[in-house]
Amino acid sequence: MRPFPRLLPRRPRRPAARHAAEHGPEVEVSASERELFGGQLVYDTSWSQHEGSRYQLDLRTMILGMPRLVGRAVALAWQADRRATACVAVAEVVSGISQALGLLGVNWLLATLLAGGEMTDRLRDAVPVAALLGAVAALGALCTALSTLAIGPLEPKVERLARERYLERAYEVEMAAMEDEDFHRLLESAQYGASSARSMIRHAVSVIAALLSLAAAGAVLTTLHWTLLPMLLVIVLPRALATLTVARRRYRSFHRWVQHSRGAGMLARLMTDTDAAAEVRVHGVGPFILRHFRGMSASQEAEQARLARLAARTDLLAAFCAGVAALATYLLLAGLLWTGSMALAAAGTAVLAIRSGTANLDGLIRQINYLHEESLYVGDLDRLIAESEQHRIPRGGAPLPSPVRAVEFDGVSFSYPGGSAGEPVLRDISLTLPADRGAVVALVGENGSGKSTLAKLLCGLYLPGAGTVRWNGVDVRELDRREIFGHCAIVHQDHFRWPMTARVNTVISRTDRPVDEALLAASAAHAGLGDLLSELPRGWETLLSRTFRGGHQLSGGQWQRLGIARAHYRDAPLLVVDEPTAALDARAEARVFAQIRSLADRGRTIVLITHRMASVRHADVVHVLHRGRLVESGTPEELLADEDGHYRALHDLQAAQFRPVPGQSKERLP
Ligand SMILES: Nc1ncnc2c1ncn2[C@@H]1O[C@H](COP(=O)(O)OP(=O)(O)OP(=O)(O)O)[C@@H](O)[C@H]1O
Repeated sequence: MRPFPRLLPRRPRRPAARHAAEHGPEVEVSASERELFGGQLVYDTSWSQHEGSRYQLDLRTMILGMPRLVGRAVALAWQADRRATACVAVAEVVSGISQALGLLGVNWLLATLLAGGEMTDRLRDAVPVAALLGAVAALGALCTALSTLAIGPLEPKVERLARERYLERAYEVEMAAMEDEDFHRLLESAQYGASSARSMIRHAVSVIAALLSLAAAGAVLTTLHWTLLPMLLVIVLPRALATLTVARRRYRSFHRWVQHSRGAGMLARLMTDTDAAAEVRVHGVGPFILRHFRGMSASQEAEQARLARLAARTDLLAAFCAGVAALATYLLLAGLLWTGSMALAAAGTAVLAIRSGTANLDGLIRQINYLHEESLYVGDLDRLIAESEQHRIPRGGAPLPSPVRAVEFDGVSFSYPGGSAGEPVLRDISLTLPADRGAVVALVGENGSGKSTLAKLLCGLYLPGAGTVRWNGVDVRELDRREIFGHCAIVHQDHFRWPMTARVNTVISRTDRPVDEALLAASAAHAGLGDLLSELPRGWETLLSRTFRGGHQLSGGQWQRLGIARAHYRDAPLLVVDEPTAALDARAEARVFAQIRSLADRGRTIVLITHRMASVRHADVVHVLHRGRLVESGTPEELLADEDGHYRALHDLQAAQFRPVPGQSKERLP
């Protein structure tokens, strides 16, 4: 038979439009993004990699993955506190059983009340049943309270243990690992593992409780009539699917819009940024940013409205399906009553069981999804702990020779992990640092020539890629690195500013022994802190951070003095001073160099890294680095004598800056 001719053309399907309605429009780069950022912002943060994955699961993955997720949470809790974990487990199981018993008790009660005979007799018979029901309810409540009581301290304990493991790994790994991009990303993302471990406990307990209540309802329904269990599943399924559909839609939307909404968030933060505050006002940047913020927010509001419309539609459809399934169940119950296969009391209990079994369904699915997301961060923490083993600074090793006479670099080359495609920063360096007679050893050279890197190798922060560093002839790889650290002190130009008191900022370099007040006073005098301490509102006890109330902020130069005091307080035989005076005024600078000299005269070895050639003249020996190579070594006088040398060239360039500019006379100045 010929097909009936089509009179009307087939209505064109609009896959693009339907796709857009379901999945949302493709996120276009908005005019604001193009104008402000040159295109769409793509954040490159490790912490965000699992964000939103809670919406990702489908029904199959969720059901199959649930035992593993719950098991992981239980294992975390077990490691933290076995008693509390056992207590929660028993309390939750007993609470689930009491729910099932409660439903059976209701059945019994209804059966007693609906039985034939005098009402007074029936009421009298019901009293012990009601009492039993009350006891079961009390047991359930008691178990819930017990579970709450045990979870309270268990959650923070799990978090603390996970965080401690994280922090230990963070400070026990090699500096090179901290520089390694992949490892550092893992370190960043694993930091959320501890709070996620805590959240997993909470979510797992909710999942277990909801599952037990579903199981209790299922078990009771099965005892009432076997057909009721599949009916419960038929009621549950549409709501479960709807919740997952809405969640997955959010997941897709989140991944499309996350960059856009972060961009808007960044604009909002810029408006309140202290550093930007002056320009926001004087240059009138406020209205400009606000306009773009409004534009970027409007498109997100439209996206939220679209998601809400779809969620309402899906929920309505699910409610309709669940309603039809419930109606079918009630018809089935009516049929069972009609045929006498079920007593009226059992039917009443079935209605109650269905209601209690489905009550926590949305919550159950949400909690499983949260468990899934949190488990990804805990997985990062597990991975970090495993990987950090390979990067751990080795424990033990040969003790540091005493006294240390010399540290020798022999053909040392070094590249930073991942830095400039592995280009060596130091190449074939051979030099010897005297360490037993007090000396100032200066390292000079242009920016990036490798001076600071060499100093870090000296302190054992990095190991050479090729060649060896030897302490009294013993390879640094064989030595106990913690002893090498203990032998060194470092003053950086940008030493760390601890958001603590001035006292802690000084004594923090030697926390392995009680505070030595005499040494603290000597360190303050050495760094010229006297005036500063008398100006600080609470002297040594002044909190040095503006983040906290009563905190005080120091100037760059004042911080630098504090850094010098800190290094002095460490009281180590080898002192590395890396651009110690960059933020100091001329008087303070001269003082610091005189102090450095006096320390050397008293037997310390000072490795001085500086661009101030005038200060280098205090050194006993100078090593000149150029593009990672050691190009000259000698006393300042010897090096100055070489007219074609690097040292001489650097020296002359700086000296020229102090000569009067030709043609510029003092008379021209006002
Ligand atoms: N953590 C790092 N990761 C990758 N490369 C680095 C790192 N630190 C320094 N570098 C690179 O190593 C080279 C030497 O740097 P280093 O800081 O040792 O030089 P420097 O002589 O002390 O410089 P400056 O006088 O500017 O302080 C530079 O090219 C620098 O970019």
